[in-house]
Amino acid sequence: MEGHIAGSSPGAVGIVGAGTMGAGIALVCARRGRRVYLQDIKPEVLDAAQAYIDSILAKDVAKGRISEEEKRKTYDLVEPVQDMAALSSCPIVIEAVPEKLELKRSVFARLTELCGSEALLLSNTSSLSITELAAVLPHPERIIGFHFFNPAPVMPLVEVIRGHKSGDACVAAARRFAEELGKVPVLAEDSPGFIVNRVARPYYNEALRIMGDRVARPEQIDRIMKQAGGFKMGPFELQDLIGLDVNLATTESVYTRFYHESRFKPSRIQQRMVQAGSLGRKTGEGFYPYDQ
Ligand SMILES: NC(=O)c1ccc[n+]([C@@H]2O[C@H](COP(=O)([O-])OP(=O)(O)OC[C@H]3O[C@@H](n4cnc5c(N)ncnc54)[C@H](O)[C@@H]3O)[C@@H](O)[C@H]2O)c1
Repeated sequence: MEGHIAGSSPGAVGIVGAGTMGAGIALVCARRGRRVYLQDIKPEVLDAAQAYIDSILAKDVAKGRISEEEKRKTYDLVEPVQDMAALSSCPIVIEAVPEKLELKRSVFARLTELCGSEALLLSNTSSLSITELAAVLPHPERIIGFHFFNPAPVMPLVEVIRGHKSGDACVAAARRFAEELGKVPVLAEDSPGFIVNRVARPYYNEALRIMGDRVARPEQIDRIMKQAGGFKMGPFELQDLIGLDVNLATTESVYTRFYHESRFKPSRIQQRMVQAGSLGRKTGEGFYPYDQ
């Protein structure tokens, strides 16, 4: 293990899923000089991820933080790929596909076949159990939760989650990798929603109930939370940023894993909006309209 971990041998990083989180994580890794293989099954998502990375780096140039040359070098470090086989040589792979246990398990099953037996396999899951994810796979000791926050290039925290069979050396390697990326790792035990998403559930759910009870409108609630509560973003702006589908999947997962405790019960308003395809910024409409 030690011979392959970040710091001793800065190999390429593989990322599975190039959506909101995968694209941001790819940029984080490239900014630290890592070669990145960014994989997705949808070519249009890979195009959008490259456009996103280009736009953020262009802002860095405009603000005088990096030169055009540095921008090009960083941009070129991220190689979009559709075939997961391209990740086979990576000593570290980060999975960022949708929040569905069976989907993530199938990704990890394929990764365990493809990658070397010492590769560190990290999951960006927001709420699923690392223990359950790793249980049916060979080498469960190298599967670790590695939870970035949105937007990944900006938010400093990474929750490092230890599953029941996670190996100590792998957990330590994951922490070091987070530090190498300039992030602040926080070790969390494997429980539904870990730390931050568990704390955050009532923030979204209660706001949705207040809206449903017609006590206040989303824009009023957001304004109050920012102006009086000191939050950077209100609960509705945040749902639009995260994606209502992603947020609902996390709430459903936490609710299920807490044996349907009513305090975590998902909101029908959110469910209806997801069914209607009003997912927030990524679809041009959520609680607020967006230019696309
Ligand atoms: N959005 C957030 O704010 C946020 C924050 C932290 C963690 N997360 C977690 O990160 C993960 C990804 O979330 P996201 O918001 O980036 O989702 P997303 O829907 O934006 O992106 C997921 C991507 O995975 C791709 N994908 C699906 N199946 C695949 C497969 N078999 N192989 C390769 N790619 C595949 C999809 O095409 C899509 O582009 C989820 O587990 C989510 O809970 C999300």
